Amino acid sequence: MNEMSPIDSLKGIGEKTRAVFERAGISDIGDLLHDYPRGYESYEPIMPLGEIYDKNAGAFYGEIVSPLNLRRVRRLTVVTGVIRDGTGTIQVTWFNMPYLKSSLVSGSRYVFRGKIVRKRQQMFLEQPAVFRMEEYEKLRGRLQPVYPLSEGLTTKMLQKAIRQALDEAELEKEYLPEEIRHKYNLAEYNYAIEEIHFPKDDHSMRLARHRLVFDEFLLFILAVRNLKEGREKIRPSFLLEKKEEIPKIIESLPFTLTGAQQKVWKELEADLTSSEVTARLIQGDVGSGKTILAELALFLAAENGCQGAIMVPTEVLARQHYESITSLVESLGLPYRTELLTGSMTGKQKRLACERIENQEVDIIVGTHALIQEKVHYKKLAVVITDEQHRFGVRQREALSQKGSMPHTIVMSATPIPRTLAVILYGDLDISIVNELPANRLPIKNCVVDTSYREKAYTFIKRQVEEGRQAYVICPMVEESEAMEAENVIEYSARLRERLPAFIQVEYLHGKMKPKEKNEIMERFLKNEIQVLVSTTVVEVGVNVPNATVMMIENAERFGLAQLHQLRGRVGRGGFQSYCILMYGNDGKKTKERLGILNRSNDGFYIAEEDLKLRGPGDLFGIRQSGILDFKLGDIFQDAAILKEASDTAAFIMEKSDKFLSKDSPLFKKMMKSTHLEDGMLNL
Ligand SMILES: Nc1ncnc2c1ncn2[C@@H]1O[C@H](COP(=O)(O)OP(=O)(O)OP(=O)(O)O)[C@@H](O)[C@H]1O
Repeated sequence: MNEMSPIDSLKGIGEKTRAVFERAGISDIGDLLHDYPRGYESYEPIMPLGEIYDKNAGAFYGEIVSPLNLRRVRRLTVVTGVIRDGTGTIQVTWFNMPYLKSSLVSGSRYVFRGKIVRKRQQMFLEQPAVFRMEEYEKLRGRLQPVYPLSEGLTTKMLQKAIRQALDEAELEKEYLPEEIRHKYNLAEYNYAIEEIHFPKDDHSMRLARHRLVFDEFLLFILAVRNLKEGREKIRPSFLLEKKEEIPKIIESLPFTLTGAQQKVWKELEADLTSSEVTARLIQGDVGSGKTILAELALFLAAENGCQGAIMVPTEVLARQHYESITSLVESLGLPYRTELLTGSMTGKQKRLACERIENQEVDIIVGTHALIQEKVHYKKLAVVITDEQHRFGVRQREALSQKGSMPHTIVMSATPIPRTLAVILYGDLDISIVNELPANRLPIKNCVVDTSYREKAYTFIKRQVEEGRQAYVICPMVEESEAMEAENVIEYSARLRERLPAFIQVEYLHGKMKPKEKNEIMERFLKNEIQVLVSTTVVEVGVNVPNATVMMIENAERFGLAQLHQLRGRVGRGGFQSYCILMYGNDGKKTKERLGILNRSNDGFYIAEEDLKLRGPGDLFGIRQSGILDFKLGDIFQDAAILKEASDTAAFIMEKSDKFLSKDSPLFKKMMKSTHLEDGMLNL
């Protein structure tokens, strides 16, 4: 077994579990080992139950007094029981873990570890973890990894699988040259992988993290520099010419391009019509109008008799872009033929779409991952645009690039990175920044409030709807362990429907719905057949419904600031005054301070920087940070010092590339393969 072996080479992973892992993006051992913990816990000594009452949390060794009860409450299963030790007795509740009823034996003793909740004068132990004594003893004294939750995949399952993989799989060999490891005091690769998952102590965890963050940055920078060098010598497969039609299209758009849009289009047009392959990153804050730039690039390809494709991360976005392009093409009377290709289309629809693409009966293709399935054979694919780069893996982007042999590539990103950091990351890679919002925009009005404001918020939403507007309400995802706390999307929308007058159509959207259902809901929302959309964060990226003016976010404290900024970016996209209501469920000082940043500013760059200041460098509230650019561990702000080291190292390596980057060197191979970088722009 090695890092390339499929995940089911591990014992105990059958077809069903494999599917669960795959849904979380883990299909081989390498993916598994690079699925780093989001933080660590240390297990405290066992205490008498009596003491835990005072501390509100902890671990004790208790006996299950009588057989456990199992019942259903709406969509939840609830197991309850009573546990005691010599010092006290307590009621216990588990949600959605029905199997405990048969696996825990009444009269036996276990270690229970959890929090005490007080409800109606009574104390409960809610959702405690259960261990056998020997098991708990083993866990004590070491940091225990906690993994990001994804549906059906628990920390325990991941720990077990990773332990087995570390014990049995042959890990990758060290690929960093010795002299570089020494210069920056970097731990060895194998050590780092072991210690990031199961650290001996805090110190070794930090060493491991340093090494892995360094690798993420170095491989990324090397890949970008290497490709940038390579690409200057490459001619595009299809030479595009400037076309008179394009300025005419710009003239007849329903709006005037902002100065920033005009500037970026000039840069893009010059790129696309040059004799070198374009590799350009277009950055712009939420709602700055990047889409029209992508559309113009696609039109230019079409005018030149070539194909252009845009690939986006979700079905909803694919449809939205497709409709935006098609209606623009129709309203301007342009001759371009457009095609949609997504996973949820029927086999027949897909086959027909592929045939049209292959026969060059279409010019502009919009789609999801379906665009890179083997069955698609492009004809004269000259321009490839990927939207929201961070949602795509390197492999996927490479695959799309290869389809058109050497198309121009444009990547669009709404992730705000200050210029100085962008230069370190991308070197002199071409970056365009759309740093201006359309003139018709009014700044979003924000408020940060507690839940006592909820009724007022509903009344406010009602008034907005009466004025013809629409609203989003975001509830956090229901997580297994927090079933009672989290607002459930379905129940929430049922309650909201009762609360609001009947003429207001309330619907919901969540990640578990089928793409077709999601599309339907989004389309109805776009047509204003739905006025209030209750949703999880699936609406986060790129959704564009300019008539929506209210974004109400429940449990705002649970989201990262960057994510909240993205969510808020769903409103304020048209000429109407828009509002963002950030409602928090716990009113810690930190919460208010964090949300206050959003309250003060609508500027993504400012928010990213303030967020960092507030967190402070040593603040490991998770070892995986804000997820900017989706480096798995690295955070370009927090780890700016490592980023600098990696950047210097990359320059050193490039200078001596004959020595370090020959085609058969381990570092070169690793760089080419560094698919664990969710963000890579490797196809640029
Ligand atoms: N110059 C402009 N003047 C007025 N409206 C514009 C202009 N450019 C774009 N728009 C409109 O602004 C809205 C947002 O644009 P777009 O969807 O391109 O944003 P974006 O940059 O992709 O943002 P996000 O990253 O949030 O998806 C759209 O409805 C678009 O039609």
